[in-house]
Parts: sequence; C-alpha cells; structure tokens
Amino acid sequence: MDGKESTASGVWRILDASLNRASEGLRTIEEYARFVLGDPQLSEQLKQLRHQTATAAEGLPRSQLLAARDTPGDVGTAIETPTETERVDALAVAIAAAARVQQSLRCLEEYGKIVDSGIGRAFEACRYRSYTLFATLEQLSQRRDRLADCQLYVLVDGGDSIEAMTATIAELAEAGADLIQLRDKRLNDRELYEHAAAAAATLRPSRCLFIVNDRPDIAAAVHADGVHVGQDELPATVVRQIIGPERLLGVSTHCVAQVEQAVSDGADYIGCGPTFPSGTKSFEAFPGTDFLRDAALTTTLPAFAIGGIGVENLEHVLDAGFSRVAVAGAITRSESPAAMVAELKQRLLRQDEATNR
Ligand SMILES: Cc1ncc(COP(=O)(O)OP(=O)(O)O)c(N)n1
Ligand SMILES: Cc1nc(C(=O)O)sc1CCOP(=O)(O)O
Ligand SMILES: [Mg+2]
Repeated sequence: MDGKESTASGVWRILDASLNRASEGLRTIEEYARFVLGDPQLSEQLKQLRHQTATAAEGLPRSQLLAARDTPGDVGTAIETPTETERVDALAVAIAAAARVQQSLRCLEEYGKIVDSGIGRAFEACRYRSYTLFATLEQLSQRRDRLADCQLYVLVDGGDSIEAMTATIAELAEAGADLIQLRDKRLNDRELYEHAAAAAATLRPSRCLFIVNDRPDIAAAVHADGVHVGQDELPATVVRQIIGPERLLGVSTHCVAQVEQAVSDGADYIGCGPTFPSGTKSFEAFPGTDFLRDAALTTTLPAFAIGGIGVENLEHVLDAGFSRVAVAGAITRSESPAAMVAELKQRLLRQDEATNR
C-alpha cells in the first residue's frame, strides 16, 4: 500500500472496523437462525459465510489492523441515530445485522482492493453470498409472521381452467382467505405445475399465502409460500430439504402422536382432522373435536381444524379451543364462495376478539 501514512492508517482502520462489524453481524444473525428459528440449514449456511469471511480476511495482516485500531479516537462512536437503539423483536435485530454485514462486506471489498485485488474479490464473493442468504432469512420471517395471523385456510381445486381457477382464488383472497391451497388429484404433473405457477403469480401481490398440496418440488419450482403434506407423503424432514427454510411446511395430523412428530420435524403449521364427515375426502374414522382439544393442549404451533367444517358446525370447533380452520366444500360448493369466506372470516375474527378480551 502506498500513499501518505495517515491515509494508510485510515484505510487500515476502515478495514479493521468493517471486519469486526461483518463478523459480529454474521454471528448475530447466526444466533437468530439457530436459537429463534431453530433452522439447521440456515444456521449452517450462515456459519459457512462467517468462516468464508474469516478466510478472506486472512489476507489482511492482523498486526496492521490492530496497530491502526483507535476506538477512543473513533469519532463515529458518539454518533447515534434514533433507529439504532430501537429493536422491536429478534427479527428486527437479525434484519438490522444483515444490513450492517452487507455494508461492511462492501467496505472490505472496496478498501481491500488497495491492499490486494485478490482480497477485494474474496470479499465480493462473501457479499454476493450474503444477499442470497439474507433474502432467505427475510422471506422466511415474513411468511412466519404472516402465518401467525392466519385463521381461514381455503382448499381449492384446479377448476375448469387455469383462468377460472385464478379468478376464483383472487376473489377468495379479496374476500378474506388468509391461505389458499391448490389441491387437485385429477391433474398430472405438468397441469399441476402450470396451475400452481398461475396461482402463485395471482396471489403473490396479495396478503394471502399460497400453498401447494402434496408436492414440495412444485411448491419450490413456482416459488409458492409453502407446501402441505400428509402422513402418506414424503417425511416432513425430507420435504424441508426440498423447500428450504424460507418456505412454509404444513403437515396433516390425526392424533396427538402425529402432532408431536410434526412439531419435532419442524413443521410451521399443522392440519388437525378429520373433524366431521367430509364431502371432499372420505375417511373411516373421525378423531373429531376430542382430537382438536388434545391437539390444542399439545402445541402452540398454528393448527387448522379440517374436515367437513362450515358455518353450521364452526362453534363446535371454536369450543374445542381452535381459532383456525381449513375448509374446502363449505366454500367451493357454496352458491357464493366469496360471501361464505367473508362469513366464516367474520365469525373467526369475532371469536378471536372475544377470546383476547
Ligand atoms: C390444511 C390441510 N390439512 C390437511 C390436509 C390433508 O392432507 P393429506 O392428509 O395429505 O391429504 P390430501 O389433501 O393430500 O388428500 C390438507 N391437504 N390441508
Ligand atoms: C383434504 C382433507 N384432509 C383432511 C384431514 O383430516 O386431514 S379432511 C379433508 C377434506 C377437507 O375438505 P372439506 O372442508 O370439504 O371437508
Ligand atoms: Mg396429501
């Protein structure tokens, strides 16, 4: 490095401060992924990025960084912005740390070029990797935050055409459906993919989450918000490997043991049923509202009662301690599906308000 001594020292101070900020920020985010999200994949990826950053830093002589450090003389320590001291929750901490890491990696990349162009390139690689990782983190957290407020989950089929299906789901989302699941056993893979891609595109601008039934590969391919699998599909832990940490994983449960397993496998939500006889799917046994009561006592994970549920029997579901339901026939076989969505949503919201008083 050539140039005036003060310039050289100032650059080493920038590199030292940026390296500390990047490393500390990566550790902050890694702790969130590990202890708040409990997500092994994301934790591992963040750990790898932290190590990649440390490897890139090996080109910066430690003695130079330490010799240039002058924390007492750092004019920046006294500068504070209001938002710097405010963090509403753990997600906000992780998101703020992600922004600091990206800015610091850019500084390390640009000023590192003064020391050696190879160092600049090494930090550039870290920066690009951070963009992808932090997008995953933010998507995952936004979806989980949105899921927490979901009460009405509507299962729809592919309709008579893709156009008819997209018109229906847009109307149901507008009427208040919080999640819409595409479930259609008639469609072949190509047809299901095309319907799912159209549904994902239709709902992406809305506040309604889009879930694909049974198929994690298609859910990932169309960038759906998640996938729902039952006890006869791929194991939840395998599904998680396919959809990644940023998508929601729903699992059907029919007994307490399956609820406990779904929680252990990292499901983001569960379906609990069948509650009542269903016109959409036939069953030999009905765990009914007794299972709902047991499930409500077993987990705090978002749980949706399912199976033959409609306005005529909703109160029994609510009495069992559930405030979230998944319905198909009550909506799709209604004369006015949107009006039925609005009615069910209103009753669920009223129950929620009564419970939270
Ligand atoms: C929200 C929700 N709960 C349960 C189911 C049923 O899933 P599964 O047991 O896999 O049965 P099929 O729907 O695949 O016939 C669901 N789809 N959604
Ligand atoms: C697809 C499905 N799974 C269930 C379960 O208990 O896992 S009940 C069910 C049918 C849901 O449709 P409807 O609201 O028309 O009964
Ligand atoms: Mg299934």
